[in-house]
Amino acid sequence: MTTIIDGKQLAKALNAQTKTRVAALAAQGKVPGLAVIIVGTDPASELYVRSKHRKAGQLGINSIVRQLPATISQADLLAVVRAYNVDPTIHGILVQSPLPNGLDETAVINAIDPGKDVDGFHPVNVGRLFKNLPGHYPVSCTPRGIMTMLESLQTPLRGKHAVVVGRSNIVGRPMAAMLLNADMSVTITHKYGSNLRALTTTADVLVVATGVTHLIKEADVKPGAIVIDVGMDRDADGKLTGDVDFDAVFDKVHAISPVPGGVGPMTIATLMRQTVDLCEWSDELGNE
Ligand SMILES: Nc1nc2c(c(=O)[nH]1)N[C@@H](CN(C=O)c1ccc(C(=O)N[C@@H](CCC(=O)O)C(=O)O)cc1)CN2
Repeated sequence: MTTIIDGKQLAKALNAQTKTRVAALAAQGKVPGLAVIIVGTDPASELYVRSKHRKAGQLGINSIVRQLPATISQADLLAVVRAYNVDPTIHGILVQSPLPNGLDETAVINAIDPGKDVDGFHPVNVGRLFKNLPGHYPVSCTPRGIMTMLESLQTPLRGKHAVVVGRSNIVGRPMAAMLLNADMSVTITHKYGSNLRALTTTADVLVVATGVTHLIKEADVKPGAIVIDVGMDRDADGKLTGDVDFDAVFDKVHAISPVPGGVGPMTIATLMRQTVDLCEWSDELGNE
């Protein structure tokens, strides 16, 4: 029987743990602080930022949303980031992606103090992940959430083959590093890969993050595979759907994450977890 990897339920459990940790910090007089910077008025970004702010409030995290006009200059945006870098009440800083055209997202991410880089996008933290360094550092929330989803299945990953379809800095690349660090053999490809099927049908774990609606069909998956759908696409009726044709592959696979209700809620729960991680590590990271 196929298991649906219920991101909403897993996120609920993770958020409950995070809330307990926030209470323990409160007993020491510490409140985790999260600064969310959003530039412009992209409706999807506004929705995600609202969800982050609401969830932080529910868990006892002090969240500040700083919405800036799309016309802001690069220098002014960098100044906002730098002010949060030296604010002792803020443990995690994130800049909602994508930024409006004309702003240099790489430079903005590089300006975040790596010890407050709650999204794990700073090259110092990306480098630590790719080198599989020990110690405390943040990593990208979507793939970290996916690792939690995979752990929930209690299926050994070591030695198995993972295929990641997608090479973004937010999902594909860090996902491949995390699966490699979990002792899997990893193939990374993308929507332009020729003969994708020849790769995807060898995947014990298939992670798809391309933005191409229903790219993955029944013939693209290995029987018994674990399939994680990171797509956030709209079908012809405007309904939210994924990169995987869920109904078509369902009977063939061991486990699959749905869209909505899969990776999305886990991304936000992992962000909350990581904000609390950064608060707990703040003495060690030199942020207090
Ligand atoms: N700075 C960042 N920017 C972006 C990130 C990120 O991790 N950091 N990821 C995505 C957007 N994102 C969070 O920011 C995100 C996307 C989707 C969801 C989610 O819960 N989706 C729901 C459906 C929501 C809907 O109805 O539209 C689901 O899958 O069930 C959460 C977070 C890009 N930018």
